[in-house]
Amino acid sequence: MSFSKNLKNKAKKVWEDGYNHPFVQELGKGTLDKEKFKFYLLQDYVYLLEYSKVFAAAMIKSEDEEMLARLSSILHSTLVDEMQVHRKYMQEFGITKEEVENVKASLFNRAYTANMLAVAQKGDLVETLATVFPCAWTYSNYGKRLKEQYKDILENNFYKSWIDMYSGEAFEQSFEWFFDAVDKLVENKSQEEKEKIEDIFISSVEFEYMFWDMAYKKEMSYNLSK
Ligand SMILES: Cc1ncc(CN)c(N)n1
Repeated sequence: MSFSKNLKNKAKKVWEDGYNHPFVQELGKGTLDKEKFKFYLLQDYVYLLEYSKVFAAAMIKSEDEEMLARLSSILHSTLVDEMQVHRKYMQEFGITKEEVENVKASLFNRAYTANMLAVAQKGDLVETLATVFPCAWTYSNYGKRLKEQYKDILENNFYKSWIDMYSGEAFEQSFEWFFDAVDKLVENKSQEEKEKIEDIFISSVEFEYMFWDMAYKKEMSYNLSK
């Protein structure tokens, strides 16, 4: 199995914990509290703005035209295509443009995106790809699994648009070039350097789990009552 394909196995436990998180499962069943989803939606909108900047940072580290074009394309699809789902739900929730522009990132959201941007600032191209790889890959994997697992109730699921988006071919095609790109970029890396790339990837899968948890608890900061 290639280095890039094996990254999912390196993060197996937290990857599956993420799929089995109540937020993800209740989204698949259509039973997720809409206030939890609304909280997620607004935090995710802010997240995507920061996430897209990591691709810009990766472009600066790129040497060939094909990589530049692919990074430019996923940056564009993140801000335009992927955000269409967010805009559609915001309209349905009656969330105004002003409300969206005044959304504050939660403490955890800021920690997640700050980590990715720090990796992008300090790391090389493959480390930068490794920090955003799980964001796309987990969503595509979870979307496809939810679509299959809950196919009998998908039609009437309020969250159908979300599932359709992330289970779709277009979303998968937006990042599937990562596999070959990462495998090529690690060809001359030492075992120690490869383990660092694996750790960066695993950290983002862990951050993804925490994002579901933050949204499910609608946590803007640490829990004052603790
Ligand atoms: C938190 C998060 N992670 C990943 C994705 C998929 N780009 C997203 N929309 N939001």
